[in-house]
Amino acid sequence: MSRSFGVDLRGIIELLSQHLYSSPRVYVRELLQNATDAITARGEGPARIVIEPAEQTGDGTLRISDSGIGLTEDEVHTLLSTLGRTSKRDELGFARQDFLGQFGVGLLSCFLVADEIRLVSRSAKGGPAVRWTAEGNGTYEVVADDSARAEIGTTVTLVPRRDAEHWLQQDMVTALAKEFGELLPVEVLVAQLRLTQPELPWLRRPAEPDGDFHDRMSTYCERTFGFRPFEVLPLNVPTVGLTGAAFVMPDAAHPGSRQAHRIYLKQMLVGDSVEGLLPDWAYFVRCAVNTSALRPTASREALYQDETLLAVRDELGSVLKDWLVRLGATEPERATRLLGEHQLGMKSVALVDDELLRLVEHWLPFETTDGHVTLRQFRRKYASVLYTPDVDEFRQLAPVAQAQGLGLLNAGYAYDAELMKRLTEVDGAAAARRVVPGELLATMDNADPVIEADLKASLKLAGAVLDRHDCEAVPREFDPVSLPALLITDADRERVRDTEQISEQSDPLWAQLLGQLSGPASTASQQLVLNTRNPLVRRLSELTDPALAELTVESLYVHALLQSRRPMRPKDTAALNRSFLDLLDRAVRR
Ligand SMILES: Nc1ncnc2c1ncn2[C@@H]1O[C@H](COP(=O)(O)OP(=O)(O)OP(=O)(O)O)[C@@H](O)[C@H]1O
Repeated sequence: MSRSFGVDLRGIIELLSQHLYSSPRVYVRELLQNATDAITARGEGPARIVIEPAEQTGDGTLRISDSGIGLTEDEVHTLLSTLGRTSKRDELGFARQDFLGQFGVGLLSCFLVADEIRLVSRSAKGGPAVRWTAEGNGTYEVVADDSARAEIGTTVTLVPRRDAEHWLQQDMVTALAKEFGELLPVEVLVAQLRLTQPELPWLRRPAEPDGDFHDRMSTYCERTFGFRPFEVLPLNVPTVGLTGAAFVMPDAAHPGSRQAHRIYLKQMLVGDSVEGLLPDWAYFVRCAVNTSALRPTASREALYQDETLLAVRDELGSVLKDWLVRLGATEPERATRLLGEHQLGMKSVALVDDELLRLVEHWLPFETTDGHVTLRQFRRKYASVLYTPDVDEFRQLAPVAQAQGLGLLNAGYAYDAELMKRLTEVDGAAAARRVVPGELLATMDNADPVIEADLKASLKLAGAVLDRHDCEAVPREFDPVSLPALLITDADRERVRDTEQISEQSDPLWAQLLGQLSGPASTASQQLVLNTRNPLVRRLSELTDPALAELTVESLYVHALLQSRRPMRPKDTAALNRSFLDLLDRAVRR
């Protein structure tokens, strides 16, 4: 024999109060929702809900009356007295489009604040008026009483629990009814005061000028979210009956911060910190929307993550993206200001969100040898992005790279180097490549053999000065002429890596060139590339005085080291002092 589950009402109420709803405050929403649904179901007559808080009733109870369809005695038995039973679902189990309720448990939330719920109703379908009284212990009574109520509709009375009296008082009820029900399409009165407003705040009024609309929206945003928006974007997705506005935050928000959107379902507030309406990358935007087709979770405090929500999220994401791209094109100054605030966050999210990666590529400026340009512009010019992951290295290499016609990007700021790696994961290994300093050597011309020979002679004259710094000299001709020497560190290790990397990624000629550079003869960890076009270096090649040659070579080394902005070791500082003071001494002696 099959049997039905028994239900312990007290256990269910505890479950609801402690686990389904986040606070007893939702009882006002559930009552408003039932009353609104009843008015919708009736479809005629006055659309009005009257709430009398404890101060009005005078006996500590709260009364809420509606002009809705009402309930017959039979309906009271089947709908009100059976948990999970609802009049708002069709046989397929889907919530009927027009109603707010769908689970058949909402009325129970009244037990969070009440010991007893009394309902008096007269149905539009006819029959006598009916009284239903339910206790928190799980018992109820139904009595047909035609004198209980003359008009069609329903009145619910809540008798407060001990210590829950304040939930039924005027200030509290007014605040809650306004918060949840302000935009409902019916008239809601609390203590005779009308709380509902006739229009959705983000809809443009007839013939309202742009400026007025924008001001009104900014004020709304400030009141609702606590900031004056950088931009207000109207939202409209007719397929899910969604209207609303997106507000772009003017100041940096943390990318990990929770999205907090204000969402209304059929004009009833779901919550003011609902997540999931926008893609993760849009963490710096807050929305206020009303929709008729998204589904709430049973607690009605969040949105159900279904395919409709995903589609809406995509659609709203593209609205924002289009705006971002438009802003970059039409108002670059404003775009830069916005970026200044949000670019760190955008970059961090772009590492895990390919859509945002494209946006970042499209219009975030990067420091490059071509000035501040977007990655897209840079990639258009140089098929592969050559970058350095270190700001100092960029400063050192940029003038040389620029003079050789090599495009170099500074990926030394937060997230930039990781973004370059992500780019190679998404677009293939050739999309971006870390520059190896030796690569620049390969782009430089060999020195004039005569000058090179003279220079080598002077270097010999200078003795072991470069050996002391574990450095070897490499004469080359390169631009800019004003730069006498370039220091390339860790040459040995770099060279081996250079050769491997470049033979994998570049044309064979370069690989061959680098192969020559990394010959077995060089063992020093640094290379001082001397620019034989530079007048000082040329003069060095003419020196005959060993002391002066030594001083000049050491000074060139120290200057190149300073240029490279690498940390100075004690022996470097000693060399700096020595060469500076010796030069001074010579200058003064003359
Ligand atoms: N004021 C009212 N007027 C007419 N019928 C009502 C009223 N309040 C409740 N009912 C009836 O009682 C049923 C159960 O209400 P309850 O609030 O528990 O669930 P629901 O509104 O159907 O769904 P949800 O749990 O999503 O709120 C409703 O489906 C409705 O038929």
